[in-house]
Amino acid sequence: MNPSARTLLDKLWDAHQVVAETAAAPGVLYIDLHLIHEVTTPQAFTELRARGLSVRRPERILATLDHSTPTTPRDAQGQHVYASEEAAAQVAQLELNCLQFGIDLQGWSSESRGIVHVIGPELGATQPGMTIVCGDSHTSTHGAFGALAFGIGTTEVGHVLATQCLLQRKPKNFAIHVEGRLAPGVTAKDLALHLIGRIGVNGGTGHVLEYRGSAIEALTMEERMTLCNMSIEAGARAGLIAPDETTFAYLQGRERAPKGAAWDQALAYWRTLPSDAGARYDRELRFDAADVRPTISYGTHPGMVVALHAPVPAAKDLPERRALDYMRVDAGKPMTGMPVDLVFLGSCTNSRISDLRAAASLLQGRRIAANVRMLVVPGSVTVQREAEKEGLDQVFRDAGAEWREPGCSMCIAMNGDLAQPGQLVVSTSNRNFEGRQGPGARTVLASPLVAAASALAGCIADPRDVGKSGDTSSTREQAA
Ligand SMILES: CC(C)[C@H](C(=O)O)[C@@H](O)C(=O)O
Ligand code: SF4
Repeated sequence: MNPSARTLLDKLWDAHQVVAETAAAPGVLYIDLHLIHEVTTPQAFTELRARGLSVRRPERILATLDHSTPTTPRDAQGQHVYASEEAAAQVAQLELNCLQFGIDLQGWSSESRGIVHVIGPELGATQPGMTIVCGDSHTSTHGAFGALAFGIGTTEVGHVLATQCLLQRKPKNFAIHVEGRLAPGVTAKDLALHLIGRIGVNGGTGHVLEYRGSAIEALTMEERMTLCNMSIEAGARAGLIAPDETTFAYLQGRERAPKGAAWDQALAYWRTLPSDAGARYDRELRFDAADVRPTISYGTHPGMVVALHAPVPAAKDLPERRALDYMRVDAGKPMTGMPVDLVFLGSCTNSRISDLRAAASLLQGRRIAANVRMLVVPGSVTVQREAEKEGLDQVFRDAGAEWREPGCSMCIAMNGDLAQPGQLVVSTSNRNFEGRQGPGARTVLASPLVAAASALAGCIADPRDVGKSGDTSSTREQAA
C-alpha cells in the first residue's frame, strides 16, 4: 500500500480546496463551472440584489431553460404555452436575471438549449478535473467526465454566484468495481438500477461513488452519463469515472473544449487524474457485469427494483407494502405483462441521441399498441436536430409516438406533461416517488429499450423479445 496514493476524488479535492477543512469548519472549494436553471435560482438572485452583490465570474456560468418549459410547439400567435403562471414567471425571471447580471443564457432562441445535464457535456463545457455545481441533484451526471460534480441548495447557488466558491466537507471514497461486459440488451440504465437495488437508496450516503473496472471502461460517454446521473438515487454525493481515451475523443473539437496548445496542456493534466494504484477507498463493492439483467423498478423509490421477469419480492415493511399498494403491484408475480398507459422516453438520464437511436431501432417499421401514448422528448435542441437529421423523428411519429420539443417534460410534471391519476408510465427517467409524474401516477423506471418494447406490446415487455413471433401477446396472456 502506497500511503501517498490518491483517488480521483482526492486529487479533485486537493486541486480545488482553497481553505482547508477543520473539525470546526468546512473547507472552501473553488468552483470551475456553475450550471443554472429557472427553478432553483430566483431566490439566489434576489439575495444578490438585496445585498448589492454582483456575479463574481459570469463566464463560468452555463444557464438554460429546461424544467418549466412546455414541450409543445408555440401557439398560433407564436407564444409558448406554459402549464402555469408560475412556470412562465420562472422562465421570465431567469431571462431577466441573466440579462441584468451579464450571464449568457441558452434561452428559447438558442440552438444549444436543453436539459442542463445534457447541454453541459454536449457543449464541451463539462471537462475532466473540474468542480461543477448546480442547484439540481442530477448534477452527478457530469462525474462521467472525471469532474467532481454535485447538486447544491438555492442558498449555496447564491454563494457560488457571489464568490465562485462553496463551503464543503470532503465526502468519502466508495469504489464500485464492475468487471466483464454487459450482455446484449442490457444497458447502463439497467446497471444503474441494479446497483441501487443492491446498495439501496441510502447506500452511497456521505460518499462519492467511483465506478471502475473493465465493464465501466467499455461504456460510451453517454452510457457513463446515464450511470453517473443515477448516483444521487443511491444517496451518494456524486458519481465519478476516471477520464480516459473515450472521454478525450468525446470532448475533442466541442465548442467549449480547449483548442490547440490549450488542448494539449489540458490533456496532459487530465491524464494525471485517474486514481493511483494502491489508493485507499473507504468502501468497496465488486460485481460482475454478467450479473446485470434488464432491470425495472416496481415500487416508489429507485431501490425497489427487480430483474424484468423475476417475481416482485414481498414487502418487508409498512412503507414497502404501501408502495406495492400504490403501484397496484402483486408480490410474487413478475412486472412483465402489466398493462401500460404511457411511455416516456426522455430526461437527463436517457434523452441523448444514443437513447433515441436504441428506442427507434425497436420501433422502426412497427406501431405502438393502441392503448399506449408515448412521448419522445429529446434532451436538447442539439439532440433534436441530430435525430431529425437521421429521420428518427419520423420513425417515432410513424410508430404512433409524439415527437416533442426538448425539456425535462414528464420526468417532473411541472411543465404540462404529466400522467393522469392511476396511469402506469414506463419512464426512462430517474425518480418514481408517489406523484412524481402527476398526482396518483404510477412510474416504472426502465431503459429506453424496455420502454420501447413496452410501448409496442402495450404492457411491460422484454426488448429481447421484440420481433419474435407471438412474443408480446404471450407476455400479455401470462399476466391474465
Ligand atoms: C428542480 C430540481 C431542484 C430537482 C432536483 O434537484 O433534482 C429536479 O431536477 C428533479 O429532478 O427533481
Ligand atoms: S430531467 Fe428530470 S431529473 Fe433531470 S434535471 Fe430535469 S427534472 Fe431533474
